Amino acid sequence: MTDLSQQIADLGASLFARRLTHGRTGNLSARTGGGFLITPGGGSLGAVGDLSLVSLAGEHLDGPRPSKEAFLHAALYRARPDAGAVVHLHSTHAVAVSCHAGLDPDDALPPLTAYYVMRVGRLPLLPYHAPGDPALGPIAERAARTAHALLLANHGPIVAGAGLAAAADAIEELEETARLWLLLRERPTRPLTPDQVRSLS
Ligand SMILES: O=C(O)[C@@H](O)C(=O)COP(=O)(O)O
Ligand SMILES: [Zn+2]
Repeated sequence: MTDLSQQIADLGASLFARRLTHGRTGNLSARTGGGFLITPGGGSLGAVGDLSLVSLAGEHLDGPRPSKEAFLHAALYRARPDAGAVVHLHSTHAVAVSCHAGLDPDDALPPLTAYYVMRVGRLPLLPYHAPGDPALGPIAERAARTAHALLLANHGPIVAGAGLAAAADAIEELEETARLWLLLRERPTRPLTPDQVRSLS
């Protein structure tokens, strides 16, 4: 295994062990040369073996059959030339938020804490598409030009980062903030003000 493959396998094992995704859900990728290495379709992030190589155009170049979401990862890499990794999970609280009625599609969660603003920022909600539906590709690519974290309606989060650690940090912060938001649903809540948010960027 190369260093990068080992890092993807280690991150998958860590996320799975902490139940940030379950069963055979979720997929991870990291940019390499003109494309990216991605977890294969139908596997568990708890036991990542050989990886698939996919081009930025979304073509399968080498290795096992890639994740059905490889086209989405490709869309995020194209939209964000600074992105070195992409993580998609079915983390419970973020998925719960993604099923809520009445979310703001431009920014699904309020800025509850400074850490959330710094790690996640704006969170566009993308309309529901079945997993693997390539029609979501152009929508995700457009949204990812101005936000590195996206919430797929009735599905879950997908986040790009400078590298695997940054993408994992951001998606974990998103999961914890989703949990806080659900905990606070019935209570009067005071998110950060626009000035407080601005002072963090
Ligand atoms: O929700 C789904 O089916 C996919 O988005 C997913 O999480 C796992 O699919 P593969 O990466 O193709 O295993
Ligand atoms: Zn999924």
